[in-house]
Amino acid sequence: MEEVIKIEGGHRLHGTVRISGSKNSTVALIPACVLGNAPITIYGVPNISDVKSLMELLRELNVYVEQIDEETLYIDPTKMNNIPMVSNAVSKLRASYYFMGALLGKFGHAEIKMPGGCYLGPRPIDLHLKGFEALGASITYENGCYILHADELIGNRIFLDISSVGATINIMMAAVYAKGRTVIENAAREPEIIDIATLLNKMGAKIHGMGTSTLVIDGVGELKTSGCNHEIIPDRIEAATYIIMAAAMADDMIIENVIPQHLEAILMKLEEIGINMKVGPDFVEIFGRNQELKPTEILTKPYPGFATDAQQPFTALLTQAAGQSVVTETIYTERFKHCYELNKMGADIDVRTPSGFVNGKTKLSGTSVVATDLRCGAALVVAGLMAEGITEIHDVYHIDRGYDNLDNKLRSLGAVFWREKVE
Ligand SMILES: CC(=O)N[C@H]1[C@@H](OP(=O)(O)OP(=O)(O)OC[C@H]2O[C@@H](n3ccc(=O)[nH]c3=O)[C@H](O)[C@@H]2O)O[C@H](CO)[C@@H](O)[C@@H]1O
Ligand SMILES: C=C(OP(=O)(O)O)C(=O)O
Repeated sequence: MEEVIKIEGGHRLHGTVRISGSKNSTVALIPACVLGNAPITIYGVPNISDVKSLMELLRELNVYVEQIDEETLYIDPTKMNNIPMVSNAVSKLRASYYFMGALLGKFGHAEIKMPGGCYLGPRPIDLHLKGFEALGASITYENGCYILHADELIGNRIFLDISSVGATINIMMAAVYAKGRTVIENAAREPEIIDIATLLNKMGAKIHGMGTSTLVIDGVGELKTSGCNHEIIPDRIEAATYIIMAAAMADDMIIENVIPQHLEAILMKLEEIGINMKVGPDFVEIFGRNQELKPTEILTKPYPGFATDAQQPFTALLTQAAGQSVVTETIYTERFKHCYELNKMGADIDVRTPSGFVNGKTKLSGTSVVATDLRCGAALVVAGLMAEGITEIHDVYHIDRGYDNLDNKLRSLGAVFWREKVE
């Protein structure tokens, strides 16, 4: 039996939705907690399967982890063991690779198998490995497992060929204890990186320049032995998804607990296609539209550009714009599987990698579709809300990796949304 999501489309949305803590921050903050030797309390933890997988991994390392309440995790690494990380949980998510940087930094040794995460085309980790090598680590790959070792890590100047989020965070974690100064040039500038560096600094690390493309880490001999607390930033991709849903189906809807500055590229695109909105200090209110949506061009870029993770749900909305929109992927040139699923629902999207040509406006009809990856799932939920009839979404475990409490949030907004077991 498989659990599927079912959506009866055509119901208008209204009300207020509260955005949860950022998935991409949380999944790096949790591994970051093991770098020190003091307990850490993290607030605003989203209830998503990636967090469950990371809790499983922490327990395998004998790190004490307790869920204090729905959104709060207490993590105490004082009794942790550095054992090879080869369990199934490693391949359930992308972010398990952050244990490479954390364990190498703390113990000078890490053994871990290849991470999982959404397949969006090839996702190499060569830049992470080159960064570790530049700090003095030796790396071998045996029986599907990376073995990283360093008797001593020494700070170095590292230039990232691509401003990779994962490589920036991983190298930053490994460099926390490295002797001397590490400088990461062409570092990624995503808000989640600032969030991780902020926690690491509370723990006693010396990191400067976060949010810029030059990240400086001055190695410290030890981190603080007193614990600390950290509140995770709101999830800008979850926020973008609900804002897009509102643009698609709401006459008036408030998306709260957001940092609007993190959403600028997306909000400006929505305004450009004809969505009316009010942006407050920590909320976005969408008033729908009083005219046909206009087509547009989207080019995904590293932050502060248009986020690739928001591209897929935005593409679903563009099926309703009158005319041809062009969506070009510069991060993951193969991130277009959602287009084939949307076409099953009646969309007309011609994929010619690295672009999707979205010919609108098309009527969408509910049918059986597959969430081939997390944000494909988000795109199908957006489409399902707009479609006539019932949409049945398969492989929903992808969606559950990244959307906290999706069912209740959507139902409280007026969506007709449920799960069912099917053969
Ligand atoms: C857990 C997490 O935070 N995931 C996010 C993170 O993924 P992730 O950190 O994996 O993405 P990266 O920023 O590293 O990837 C950016 C690009 O660099 C390439 N690359 C990356 C590393 C490397 O060693 N070699 C290499 O070639 C990738 O294939 C991709 O084309 O950023 C992506 C881009 O914003 C988002 O889609 C993901 O949601
Ligand atoms: C691609 C994503 O996540 P991950 O890197 O965890 O696979 C995503 O959040 O859209």
